[in-house]
Amino acid sequence: MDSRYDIPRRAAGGGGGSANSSPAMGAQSRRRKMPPRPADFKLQIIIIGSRGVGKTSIMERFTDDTFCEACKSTVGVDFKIKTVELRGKKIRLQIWDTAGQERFNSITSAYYRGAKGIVLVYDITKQETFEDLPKWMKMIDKYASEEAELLLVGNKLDCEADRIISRQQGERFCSRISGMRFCEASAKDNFNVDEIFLKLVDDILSKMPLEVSNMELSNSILSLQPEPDVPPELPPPRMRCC
Ligand SMILES: Nc1nc2c(ncn2[C@@H]2O[C@H](COP(=O)(O)OP(=O)(O)OP(=O)(O)O)[C@@H](O)[C@H]2O)c(=O)[nH]1
Repeated sequence: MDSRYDIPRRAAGGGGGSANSSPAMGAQSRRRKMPPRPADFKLQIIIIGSRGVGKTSIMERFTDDTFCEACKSTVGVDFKIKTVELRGKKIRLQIWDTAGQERFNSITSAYYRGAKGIVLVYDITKQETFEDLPKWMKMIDKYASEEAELLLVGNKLDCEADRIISRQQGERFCSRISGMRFCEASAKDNFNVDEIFLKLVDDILSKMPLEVSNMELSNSILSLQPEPDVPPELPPPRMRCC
């Protein structure tokens, strides 16, 4: 884990003594009963890209730290919630994972509008997923807010031996789109996955009229927290097919 991330740990029990007899432990158990601080912001992020590029895998790596070798294709849309802390602000991310198959475009396009951040993914080992990028850009132009932050991700970096799309090709495509960022990642190896979301959120925050907007990311502490089971605001059924 990158040193910029500060994962809150349970307080160490050390020093012996019973929980009842220690004033310090008493304070800790009182703290545990306090309700969690509500989020300062709620942001929606959507993940798009062609079939099989690893959209679901990127989302699940980020939200649950899991990876599925034989995932089923997403039907329509799916979502996960995760709360992150960035620059002292608590941000509740609603992450929408969309189906890559074209036949679902009429469903998935409805989710572009509310997204403050868009992650467009291709597979570095599959030429066609890179060639599809202009098609996805047209979807963004048509359905997304002009204010949405864009991030292009070349996924499956662990498959370097099978690479077809060079990093330079990805960077070149990205440089033609105003404001779009680029990175390569591996959901399988958990490489650059947290960075995708945190950098996107940071870019979104930096455009908000907040006191946080003037702070430097490099000087901030980023922390990730597992999200408790809170029902999301827009709950579509999770549907998967073979
Ligand atoms: N080697 C490798 N395989 C990956 C990676 N990410 C995803 N995969 C695999 O690629 C396949 C497709 O992954 P998904 O996450 O389902 O892809 P998707 O983009 O959500 O696919 P659709 O739902 O069909 O649009 C699965 O077999 C994953 O295990 C990665 O970083 N490296």
